[in-house]
Amino acid sequence: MSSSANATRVQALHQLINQLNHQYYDLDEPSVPDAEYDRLMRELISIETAEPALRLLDSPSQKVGGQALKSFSQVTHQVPMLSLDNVFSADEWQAFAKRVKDRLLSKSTIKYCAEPKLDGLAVSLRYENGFLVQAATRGDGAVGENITVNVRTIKSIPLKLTGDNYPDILEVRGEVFMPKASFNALNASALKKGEKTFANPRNAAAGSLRQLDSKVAAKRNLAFYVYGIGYVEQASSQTLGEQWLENSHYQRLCQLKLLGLPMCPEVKLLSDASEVASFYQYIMQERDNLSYEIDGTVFKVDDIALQKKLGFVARAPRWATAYKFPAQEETTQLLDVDFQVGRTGAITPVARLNPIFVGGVTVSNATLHNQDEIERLGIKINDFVTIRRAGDVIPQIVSVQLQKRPEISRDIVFPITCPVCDSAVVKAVGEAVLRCTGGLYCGAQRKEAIKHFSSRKALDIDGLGDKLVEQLVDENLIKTPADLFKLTELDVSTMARMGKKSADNLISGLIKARSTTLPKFIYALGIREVGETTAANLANYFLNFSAIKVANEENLQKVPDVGAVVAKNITQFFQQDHNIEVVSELESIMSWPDIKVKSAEQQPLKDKIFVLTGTLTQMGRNEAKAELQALGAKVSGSISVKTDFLVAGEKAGSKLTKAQDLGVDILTEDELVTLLAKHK
Ligand SMILES: NC(=O)c1ccc[n+]([C@@H]2O[C@H](COP(=O)([O-])OP(=O)(O)OC[C@H]3O[C@@H](n4cnc5c(N)ncnc54)[C@H](O)[C@@H]3O)[C@@H](O)[C@H]2O)c1
Ligand SMILES: [Zn+2]
Repeated sequence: MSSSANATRVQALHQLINQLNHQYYDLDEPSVPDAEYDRLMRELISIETAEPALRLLDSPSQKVGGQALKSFSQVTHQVPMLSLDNVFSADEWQAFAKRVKDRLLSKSTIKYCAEPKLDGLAVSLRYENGFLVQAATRGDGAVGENITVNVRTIKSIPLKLTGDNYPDILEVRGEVFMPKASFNALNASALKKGEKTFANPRNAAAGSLRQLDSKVAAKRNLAFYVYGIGYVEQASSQTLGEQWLENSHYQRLCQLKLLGLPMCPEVKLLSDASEVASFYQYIMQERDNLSYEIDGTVFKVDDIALQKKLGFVARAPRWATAYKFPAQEETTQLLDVDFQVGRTGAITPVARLNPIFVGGVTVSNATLHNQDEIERLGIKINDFVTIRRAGDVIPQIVSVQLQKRPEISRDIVFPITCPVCDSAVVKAVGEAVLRCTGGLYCGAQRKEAIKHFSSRKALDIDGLGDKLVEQLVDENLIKTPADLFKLTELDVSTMARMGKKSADNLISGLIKARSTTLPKFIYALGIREVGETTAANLANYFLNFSAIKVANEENLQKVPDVGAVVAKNITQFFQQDHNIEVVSELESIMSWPDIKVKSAEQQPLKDKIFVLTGTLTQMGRNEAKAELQALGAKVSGSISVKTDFLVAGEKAGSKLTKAQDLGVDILTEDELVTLLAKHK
């Protein structure tokens, strides 16, 4: 680049980085991932290094980011609070360690204090005569915000130091952070209330500490680890204050720990720079197990005398560096959205992303879950998004970078028919997901539909287990439940791993399954939310299958147990052309007797009102209800003077007392079983 091009770029970078700093430090709402910010900062530094004349005094590379918000009173730090330089690779670490040695003209080994890089925000705590008198944020390094009231609510920060061996004035520095569990709980509750969520624990901690209402801060469960000393003073002389301190950074932290200031348990003293790599690896491996978020490690020259020799540059000490982990968040573009149909017919939007290396792998897809999630994110095709992949967790789209929205962005349109089988797609009341209604035919739902069809409570096909269903579908021998009955001995015997005996078994099982009952057949179709009881109720009400197929929602709702949702599921199922095809094939192959209208003597409990209470142990409540209804009884939910019988199972409560008060006849479960058996 020519010098003038460099100058233009530097100007653009200043503007961009300042804008990002404002969003990150002042608003606690970053708009791009850290990795992107870090790249911009590195680009700026590399131009400034190549052409020092372009390194202006007000360059973001020369400043500590952030500024004190006017809503808090300001604190001028007695000793500035600096940032840290950072390295991202073993080579960069080696270069840092070499610079330190060269500067110190040292031939011997150099001890390093190794610490996790806590992902929170820096605070300075001032103790006078052992009492916490002031707490401040870093701000721009020189002036921070007075957040004493909020810091006092953090349980792990002592309001009074332990013991009496401390200087008159002690200013310590450390990180306030939000443990992962608190962060997850906070975001979950915000999501539930439809409030804004925090991008990460760092922003959540910063946002909580800068609450104007300390009651809110108190609820946020923040924590603190101390990582350094800012200033000490003894009334008589300043040197005495310094004398109190050990000459090792690590020992100083231990000193502070004795005073009751929490120290991160992972901090370790390394005897030489060569131990850095294994500490870094160890912490990276432990990262997911730690209760708090970290984004790397920090290495500090341990000897305070050496630290003093090395000194500072504009925004960071020369004696320490952060050695950061590879990014878990990155920016990429949403190229398109595909719709996948799950095995139960749920339709999931899947983001097709411009492939991006994040969290150690290349990611090109991410689930968008459902329509609600798409609305929450406000995402459009061609948008730039922040994608996160942490640990083994599947990649997530965290947010849309609205300021980068291209003109060609377009809305995500959900399909109105299933992308696999073309059947209608519906969204049930109270559900976030869309579903395909072609249950019997849909290629995506095929295996589940056939497994259900042949399961024990449905047609109970001997010799046909789940594994075999999968094999039959995989080998393309069947596509729908009706195809099962077209299997020949030859088809089956040519299948891999299929012995003659199993083949015979299956064929005879299929022959047997052709005759069934109406309730079992209805249940076997696998209509959403039509379980065994509902299937039996439908059969008893409509008496034959043809009537059920054409029933409208209104009539369906007359059936016990069938509400609006189930009625809709049933009509939608029977409206799909593909389902109709499969069903009529099944009707031509299979047979079952119609249910006979029961004559008066077959309905011996006609118009008797039953109430069931307590736990029944010999049959389910729904089963008891269906059997009673088959005999003409009505089953009600509450006791009244009109109730004829109360069936009291185990642990029957208030209904039993009420029935006794009203003089209602009471049956035990055994008596009910006997009654039902008598009329079968
Ligand atoms: N996404 C964005 O838009 C955006 C904007 C600004 C900054 N950032 C992020 O913030 C970084 C710069 O922020 P910064 O100046 O606060 O520096 P930093 O977070 O990279 O490092 C300095 C800070 O580390 C913290 N720290 C954690 N553990 C520590 C330990 N053991 N010892 C000492 N300090 C420890 C302290 O708070 C200290 O102030 C960037 O690299 C970027 O990742 C992102
Ligand atoms: Zn489908």
